[in-house]
Amino acid sequence: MISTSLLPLETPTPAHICPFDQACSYLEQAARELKLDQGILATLSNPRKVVTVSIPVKRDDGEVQVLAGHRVQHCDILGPYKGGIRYHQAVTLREVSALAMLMTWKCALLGIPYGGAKGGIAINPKSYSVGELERITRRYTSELIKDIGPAVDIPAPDMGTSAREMAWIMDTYSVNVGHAVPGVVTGKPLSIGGSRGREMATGRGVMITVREALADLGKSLAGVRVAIQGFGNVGGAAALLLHQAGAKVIAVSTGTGGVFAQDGLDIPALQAYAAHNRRSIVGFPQAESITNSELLTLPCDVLIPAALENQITEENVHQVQATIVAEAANGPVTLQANQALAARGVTVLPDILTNAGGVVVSYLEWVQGLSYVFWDEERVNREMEQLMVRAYHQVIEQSQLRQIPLRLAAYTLGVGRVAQALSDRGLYP
Ligand SMILES: NC(=O)C1=CN([C@@H]2O[C@H](COP(=O)(O)OP(=O)(O)OC[C@H]3O[C@@H](n4cnc5c(N)ncnc54)[C@H](OP(=O)(O)O)[C@@H]3O)[C@@H](O)[C@H]2O)C=CC1
Ligand SMILES: O=C(O)CCC(=O)C(=O)O
Repeated sequence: MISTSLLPLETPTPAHICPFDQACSYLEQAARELKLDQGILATLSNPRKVVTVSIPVKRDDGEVQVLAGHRVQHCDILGPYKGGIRYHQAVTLREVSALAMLMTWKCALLGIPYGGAKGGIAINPKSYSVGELERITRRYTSELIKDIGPAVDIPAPDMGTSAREMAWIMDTYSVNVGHAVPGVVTGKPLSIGGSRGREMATGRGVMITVREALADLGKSLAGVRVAIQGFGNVGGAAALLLHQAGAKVIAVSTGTGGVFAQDGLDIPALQAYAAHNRRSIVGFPQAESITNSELLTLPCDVLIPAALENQITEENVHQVQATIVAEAANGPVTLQANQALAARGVTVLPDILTNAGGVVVSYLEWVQGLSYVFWDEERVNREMEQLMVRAYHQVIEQSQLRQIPLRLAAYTLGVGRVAQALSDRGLYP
């Protein structure tokens, strides 16, 4: 664990599952591998800017609540800060800081000209009306008005947010500065300059990464048995695309439980069912009910955690039966679990590679916006696929060259590029 961290330990989270401490540990490993200067390591171990704002919100019943909203800007050496905004009850400053750091390495790994940031508000969005969520989002944006902008920091959706929240941010920002600024966010609706393909992009990137990893093992997606934790933007899109590519998605879960079918679930039917049941999949016909923890230990070829951090831990890692774990979520496998999987020869496709399809299409949205030329979905998907496949092969090459696991390989590429830029900009010898 890094001793130079300036972040407060706001909650008594044990170091082995604190997302920020884990992110720092991976950074340290990469720094050792790259023989990085101690000053560069200390610089990259801390976010450049941490903003916490109070968000007073009048609820529909008249009660006033004050929420804490965070935006953590980790590094802007390669370009504007970039990263999603999360609405989830478990959000903490250290979690947001970890996610911001991951964004820096992810963008560098994918070769897109961004730094890393993340935002979050600790609310369960399901407990708030649409009107309340709009008031929260607009106030959060107003409080951050000087910290965001198309050349400064560009938010996007993450857990609990979507194109709807991005439109509210874009509108609030635009009204504050006096003219329309679509480039202040990505992942926005098509009507205000969003990109085709963004909604499915993260799930598509997951499907592409899994497909490439299987190809390296001499297999294809056809008939492969997949279990997916999380059925939201990422898990839902990955499930559909894998199903369409011929994989058998045998199990899926959400926060309220999961479903399992030995011969594979009918994913379009499951999506229609969830849409009619306030996103719950429990009770889906022709499937057995399973718990979230049962899903993680099912016999399958590919396990895709696509929800929260710290889902595969020291406690359950020995029961994981998949031969590939594809991290669609950010940080779903703890440090210790990661080591245990590696020792058993399980391929872990790291988050900063596997879920990068979202930020890649965010970048393509930004490029389209800057050039005022909008592409069809086929072109967006093609350009995204090229960047994903390139990054995948760079990670494999780096892993073989240095004889290191895929996560460390991905980190050495991402961290190494940022460190090189720091040095080229004259900050370090
Ligand atoms: N959106 C994006 O473009 C990107 C997202 N990611 C990462 O992907 C992950 C998922 O994000 P996203 O799909 O956008 O989020 P969503 O809010 O769209 O969906 C989250 C899903 O996870 C489920 N879930 C929540 N808690 C649990 C739990 N304890 N066990 C099992 N399932 C649970 C939710 O179920 P319920 O509806 O019941 O709450 C829902 O199905 C996050 O780690 C995020 O950081 C990474 C890159 C880009
Ligand atoms: O699309 C983006 O800009 C960021 C997506 C994100 O938050 C992530 O990749 O974790």
